[in-house]
Amino acid sequence: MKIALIGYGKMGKAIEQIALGEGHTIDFIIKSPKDLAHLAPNSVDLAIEFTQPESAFQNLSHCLKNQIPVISGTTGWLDQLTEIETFCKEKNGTFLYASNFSIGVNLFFELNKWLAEKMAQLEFRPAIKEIHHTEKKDSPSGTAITLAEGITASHPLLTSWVNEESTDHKKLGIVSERIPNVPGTHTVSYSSPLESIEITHTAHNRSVFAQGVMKVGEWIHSKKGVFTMSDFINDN
Ligand SMILES: NC(=O)C1=CN([C@@H]2O[C@H](COP(=O)(O)OP(=O)(O)OC[C@H]3O[C@@H](n4cnc5c(N)ncnc54)[C@H](O)[C@@H]3O)[C@@H](O)[C@H]2O)C=CC1
Ligand SMILES: O=C(O)C1=N[C@H](C(=O)O)C[C@H](O)C1
Repeated sequence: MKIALIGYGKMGKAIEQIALGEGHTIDFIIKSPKDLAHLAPNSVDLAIEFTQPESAFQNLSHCLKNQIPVISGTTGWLDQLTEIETFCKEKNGTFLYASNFSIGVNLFFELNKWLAEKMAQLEFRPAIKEIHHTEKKDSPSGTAITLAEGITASHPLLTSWVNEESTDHKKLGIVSERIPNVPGTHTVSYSSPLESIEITHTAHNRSVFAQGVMKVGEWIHSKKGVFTMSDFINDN
């Protein structure tokens, strides 16, 4: 595939390494909004967007306007996701957003929803903790938000989440910790006075996200529509 990388930070570089190793070419590296003009129709087979919350919407709109299939892993811009998905459908384009491209985390999402349903009627209190590197701009992590949505959807009392420890029985607490060089650790726990359960996913290296991105990229680039990681996993 001919690939455009939008964003050339930690993830852009990790994806470049995996993509080149798999025989793809990196035809454009977009480092700022002024470089976007290079991405004209048919310039690449796929654009991969990992930037920052303030930039994702403009980058993705540009790709969709120019009929370039695009996948995004940028977190912290979910308030504009529906608008991008609608725009993709209007343009008959190709788009996938995932808060986390690790296949292990996406299985964790399934397990999380299953466990939340089982726990719904029991006297356990759920909580989420995420740990990331100190350069991370958003908090809580996109992955923690996906986990929280998976729990609140089936819990009879919890209606929303807060980014702190919660003593309010209607609010799910997400605690965020920042420690140098941690690629991403997420824990969902359920506690009662007599027992507790914890499920943790630990990313040992950013390559786990980059490998997921390339698998999804190969699968999606010749399809049309708005897709999710569940679509990818169910089709593979
Ligand atoms: N979905 C997933 O699996 C993963 C998502 N992420 C998310 O990806 C995003 C990027 O993460 P990192 O690469 O670690 O961050 P980073 O800070 O190392 O890199 C971001 C890069 O984007 C560049 N950038 C900012 N605005 C831009 C624009 N308008 N056009 C082009 N480049 C622009 C910055 O200069 C920087 O080089 C974050 O939102 C992070 O949360 C990170 C890892 C995995
Ligand atoms: O910023 C990161 O590094 C990560 N961001 C994603 C998130 O916000 O969940 C995915 C992963 O945890 C790494």
